[in-house]
Amino acid sequence: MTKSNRFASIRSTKKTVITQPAKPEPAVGHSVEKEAVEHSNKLSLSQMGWRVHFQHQLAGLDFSEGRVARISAHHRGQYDLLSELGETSLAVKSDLPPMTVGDWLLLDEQGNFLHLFERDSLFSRKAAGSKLERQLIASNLDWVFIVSSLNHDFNINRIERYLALVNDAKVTPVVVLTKQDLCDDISAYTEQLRALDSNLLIETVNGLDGDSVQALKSYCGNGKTVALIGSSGVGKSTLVNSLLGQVEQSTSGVRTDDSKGRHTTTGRSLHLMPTGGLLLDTPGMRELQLADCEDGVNDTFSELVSLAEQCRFGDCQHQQEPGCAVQDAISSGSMSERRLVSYQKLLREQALNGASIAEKRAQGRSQSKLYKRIQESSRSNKRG
Ligand SMILES: Nc1nc2c(ncn2[C@@H]2O[C@H](COP(=O)(O)OP(=O)(O)OP(=O)(O)O)[C@@H](O)[C@H]2O)c(=O)[nH]1
Ligand SMILES: [Zn+2]
Repeated sequence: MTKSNRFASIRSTKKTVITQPAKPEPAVGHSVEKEAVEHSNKLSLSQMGWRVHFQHQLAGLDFSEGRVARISAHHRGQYDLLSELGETSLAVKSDLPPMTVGDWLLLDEQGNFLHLFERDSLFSRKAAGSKLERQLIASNLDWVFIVSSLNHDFNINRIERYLALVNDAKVTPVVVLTKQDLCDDISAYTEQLRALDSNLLIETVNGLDGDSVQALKSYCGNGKTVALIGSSGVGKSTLVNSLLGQVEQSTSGVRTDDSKGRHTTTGRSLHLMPTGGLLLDTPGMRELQLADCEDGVNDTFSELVSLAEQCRFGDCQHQQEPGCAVQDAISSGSMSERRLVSYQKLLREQALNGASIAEKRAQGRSQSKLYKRIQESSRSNKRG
């Protein structure tokens, strides 16, 4: 294949037609489901979220042929992939780099792995159990909806924590306030958010009302990848259902709905919304904890960080030190004390969570030394 026609399939401008019903279909019979699988599983690259960032990387790659694919689910032994040719899969093997839902890959003509594209955003967390490495959660997102409800559950400190996480992953956060139908004074909440950052994107919705959720439409357009985070009971599942429509428009065309009225799919994590965007919903995203994300905390408190640069002492703790620009701002009322307390708490918390990986290693080492000492002393006891 010559250089000029390499990646011909990738550069093809031919639009693959996707049969996406304007209105969600009612109950899904077997034959309808089969038809949907045959027709709706081919998306164009832009519908899958491909963008210039990846196209630039592609131009610099030294492979003579190949096609790109995006990971739509990660099972124990296999990745599910979306490509212009439809759905495929790739077996998880030890010689593959660590990969996650949202990643873009280059495959050869036989579907073998060739290359992992550099991500433009990534969520990861400390791996659970005894594993010491980081677990990848999701990548290449356009927006993350930080979901919070407009009632007593609203907690500005918790929202700051989520902002730190999202900023650390290099994704643009949108605070989505649910249960607007139950709230008489929405501005009391939005003002608190505006005080954090006057440019913060804030939307209010009634998650139960599909029309109200249209307020989020502009974030969910063609090829935009969106995920949700937020604590329990704030209305994430309700919002997911409203965003996907009454009957889920899954990328595979496989539609299932469990008895609780929640949309479940056969382990798939990327779901096509009627608006053309992709909703990335995994348990991992929902369980995210603040860990090891100093950059994200600093981004979230950028006004405080720039003030701190003006403190007289480089290691100022912003307590009673003379010449502390942060304390000056608090005294003059231009910054709240709550903000400083929250900043220091989040920095400590993320450091603690991040350090526990190193601590676990140290614990492991000292434990094996202890066992060794016990073995040696029992041997010498036997001998002696
Ligand atoms: N009135 C009103 N109720 C809502 C709204 N959004 C969600 N609810 C209700 O709030 C409750 C919790 O909503 P869920 O969608 O299950 O919340 P969740 O965030 O997914 O909760 P977890 O599954 O525990 O993480 C349910 O009873 C919903 O019907 C809303 O905008 N308005
Ligand atoms: Zn200071």
